[in-house]
Order: sequence, then structure tokens, then C-alpha cells
Amino acid sequence: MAILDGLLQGRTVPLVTLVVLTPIAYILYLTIYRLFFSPLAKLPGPWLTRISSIPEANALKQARRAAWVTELFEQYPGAVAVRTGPSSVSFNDPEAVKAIYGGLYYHRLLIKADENDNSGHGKAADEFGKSSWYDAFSTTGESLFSTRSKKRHAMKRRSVAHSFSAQSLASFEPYVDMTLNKLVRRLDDFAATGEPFDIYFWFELFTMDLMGELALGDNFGVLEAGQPARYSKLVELSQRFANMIGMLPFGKRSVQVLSWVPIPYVQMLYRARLEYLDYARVALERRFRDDKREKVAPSGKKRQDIMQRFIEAQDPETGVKMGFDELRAETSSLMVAGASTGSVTMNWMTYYLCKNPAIKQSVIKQLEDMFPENISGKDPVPYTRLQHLSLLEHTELEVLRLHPPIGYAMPRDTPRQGAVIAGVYIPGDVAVGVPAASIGRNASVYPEPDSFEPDRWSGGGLGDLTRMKNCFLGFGYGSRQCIGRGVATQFVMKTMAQVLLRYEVELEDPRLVLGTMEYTIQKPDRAYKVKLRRRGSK
Ligand code: HEM
Repeated sequence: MAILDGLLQGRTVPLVTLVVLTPIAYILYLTIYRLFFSPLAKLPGPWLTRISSIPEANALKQARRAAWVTELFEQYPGAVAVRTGPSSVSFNDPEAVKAIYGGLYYHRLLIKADENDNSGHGKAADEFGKSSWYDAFSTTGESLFSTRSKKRHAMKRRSVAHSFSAQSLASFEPYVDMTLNKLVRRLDDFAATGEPFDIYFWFELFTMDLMGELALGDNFGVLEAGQPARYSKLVELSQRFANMIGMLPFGKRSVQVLSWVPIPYVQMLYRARLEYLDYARVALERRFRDDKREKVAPSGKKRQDIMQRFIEAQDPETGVKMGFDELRAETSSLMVAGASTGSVTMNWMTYYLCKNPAIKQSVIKQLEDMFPENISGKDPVPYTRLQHLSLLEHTELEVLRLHPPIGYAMPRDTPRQGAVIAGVYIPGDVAVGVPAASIGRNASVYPEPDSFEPDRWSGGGLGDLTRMKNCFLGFGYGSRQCIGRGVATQFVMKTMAQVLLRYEVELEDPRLVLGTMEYTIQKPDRAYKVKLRRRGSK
């Protein structure tokens, strides 16, 4: 009261009092504004999300952030948007997919970005660009995945696009076959004894070695060792750390801030992140040493891996190439983007096909008809022909709809002037997105959303095919969609085709019901086992 009296009587207030009072007044103002006056206050969502990210942090802690948002949509039936934090909103509507990730706004902005964005984080680049959540994934530099600059992204993407072309896929195929042969040798051992075993574990080793081959020109030897590289554990731990960072409001300084928090669990995650980055350094250094040995591809030409494109990429204006730390960031990003997502997809394909024996039989029948010379799966099948096998690809799409590895909304910031998305006004600088896990189960797009119906993707079954495709976010959408989609589809389809031709696959417990847990990548919530038997054997 004395301070107020002082102010009213025009007396000067001590500086220290002002320093203490100003932030308190600001926090009070912000709380009242967010509770009652912000346009986001009117959106459905737990009341606490108006002023804090505690509910989201809690869901994150329980490794079920995507599931939490999907449940919010169930709690507010008919809502196209729910508030997930004081300045974050998730949408579950086809219009929102286009508006946020690739609609009219985007095309208008692309032109603006080209004209105006010289800084890389200029005005236009900020509009519906990736939100600050991605800074958590910029490790020793900005990667193709994490960069928020439209200009930098366009440069990187253009430079490496060739590595993901149909021509490159063909040059990758011998390495897919080589790694697949190693996997099959391992699986044969389990088939011989009939012992139940954890197939997802072996898929993880397979994708790890394969991504080593494709991205860095050498494998990690994990299939042969039968042991996960420590790297796999580090990836998971550092993703937990990145997710925590993504929720802090300090932008690029969030890593530093979190590293000071004296909680043993946080410190353990931080150390894991550092170790994980060191792993990428070692892998990249080895890649450079091997490069000097001039490895030769089966075609007789010098072997090309994905990293080669990143090494050669040049900024068109400055001619500057990426330095070691930026390449290191690309290395760790590629390993996460390609390995964990691919293995978890094959996991769900195995699970759903085992749970649906009639569909599994139809896939096998199509495979046998297409490859009469290889009905026991003795060799890997050629991808050029496999691409015409619709049911297996539809199975992949269906599991990615039901269990997208990245299920939570990939956040984008609204333009500074705000935007109307699916009829809802959202002010500027709010992180918006459409969770793949929520829209994938939206009954207005995918009738009978919880049932596994690969046939819906053939166009004759449940749902409108165009609408379903436009809402399919398994590989993202728009300019930032997955550049590795072709690579992933190739190895996922080839692996599953050979496994299905070569073995009878059954769940050890046919009553098993798998759920998900999420550390950026959504994984099965428990270990489970399958039994294999060589087809044609008694
Ligand atoms: C089934 C396997 C895969 C799934 C489900 C998947 C999913 C995704 C998704 C949803 C995004 C968009 C993320 C966003 O909007 O921020 C993405 C981006 C990306 N993915 Fe994949 N991915 C897979 C395999 C791969 C593979 C094999 C590679 C590399 C060989 C790869 C490399 C990338 C890269 C570099 C990006 C960033 C692209 C950009 O921003 O331009 N992915 N992926």
C-alpha cells in the first residue's frame, strides 16, 4: 500500500522495488490475459492449458503426448481444434492440414520467402514456418529436418534431393539386399528352433545397419553382433531430452538452461545427448576415413552414399559448403529419421498381419503370384516388380495411419498477423499443427477408424480415397514432408515381402493387444514375441 500511496503522491519509487514489481505485474497481466481475454481462451481444452504447459509436460512424462491430444478431441466431440498449451493448438480437420502444411498460405509465402528472406529467419520465413520446438533438434548445427529457415531448407533439400531419386533407390538396392540377407540368416536360426523371439529388436538392428550403409557407406555391425549399438539407447534418451527442451520458452538457449537443472534424471538425459552427438562424430570421422579408400559400388563406379550429397552441397550465393559440425548434425538426424521410423513400421505391419490372418494370406497370395520363382522367399525380391504389389503397400499405409511413428503435431508458427485455420481464428506466433495420430483416426475421413483395413487405400472400400490421401500425415505433408519416403518404402516392402514368403509368422500370444509409448517416435508399449517356421516345412 505504501508503494501505491507513494506512486499516487508522485514520489519516486526505489529502483529495486520496480525491478521486483515489474516482472510480477507482467506475469499477473499475462495470466489474466491468457485466462480470460486471449482468443485461445475460448478454444476447448483443459483450463490449465490456458496458462501453463503442465498438462502437456505430464503427458510427455508418461510417454503418451499424442494419445493425450487424441483423447482431448474425444472429450470435445466436434471440436476442430483443442488448446494444448498457452500458445499451442492442435487441429483435427482436413482443412487445417492444407492451411498449416501446404495450402494457399504456403504458396503465397513461398514467393514472399524467395523475395524477402535473406537472413534465413526473415519475416516471410517465420510465417507458418517450423516452430521453435525444432531448435531442440538442432544439435551441433541445423539439419535438413531441424532448420527453421525456408531459404536454408530449400538449399539443403535441393542439394540432396538426388540421393532420394528413383535412380538412387536402384543404386541402394544391393545394400538393402546385403543387409536383408544378414537379417534372414539370423531369423533362420529362430525358425530352426521354433523359439519365440522379439522380432522388433531384430528389425531395429536391421534398420540401424541399413541406415549406416545408405547414409554413411558402412554398417555398424549390429546384426552380426546381435547386440544393439549403445547408439539406439542414446537416441531414445536424447529424444526425451529434446522433447523437454522443445517445451521450454528459451529458444536455442533451452539446451543450456536445461543442462543447468540439478535433477539427476535431467542430467542423465543431458549426458546421453552429449554421448549421442559424439557417436555421430565418430561415425562421420570413420566415413571420411573410408572415403579416402574409394569404395566401389557393385556397378563398378565409386560408391555414393547419402552423406556424399550433404558434403558436396553448396550455398548457391556464397558457395560455402557445410562444415563438420553441420554434417555431424545431418548424420545424427538421418540415423534417427530413417532407422527408428522404419523398424517401428515393420513392427506394426508384422503385428497387424498376424492379428488378421485372412489379410496376411491375401498378401502372401499376391506375392506368390508375382514371384512364382521365389515362393519360399529364398532371395530378396526386386523392388521394380514389388512396387506393383498393392496390398503390401496399402498395409504399410494403413499401419502408418493407425500408428504414425511421429504421432504428435509437427508444430508450425502462425504468421505474425494471425490466421484463420479451418474456420478458427488463431493469433500470430502460436504453434499450430495436426497430429498424425488424431487425424489418422478421424472418422469423418477414415470410416471405422480403429479397424485395420488396408483395402481402404485401393479406392473401392471405406472412405474417399482423395480425402484420405490428403489427410495422410504418416510421412508429413508439404514442403517439409519426408524426403526418405521412397527409401523407407523400398526397404520396408522388400523386408516384409521376404519375411512373409520365407516364414509362417505367428504371435506367441495371439491375444496380445499392443499399445504405444512415445519419445518423439511412437513405439510399441511392451516387448512381445513371434514364432517363425520356414514355409513349406512341416
Ligand atoms: C517409415 C519410415 C519413415 C517415416 C514414417 C518418416 C516420417 C517422417 C515425417 C512425418 C517427416 C516430417 C516431419 C516434419 O514435418 O517435421 C519426415 C521428415 C524427414 N524424414 Fe522421414 N520418415 C521415414 C523414413 C525416413 C528415411 C528412411 C529417411 C532417410 C533416408 C528419412 C529422412 C527424413 C528427413 C531428412 C526429413 C526432413 C525433411 C525436410 O524437412 O525436408 N525419413 N519423416
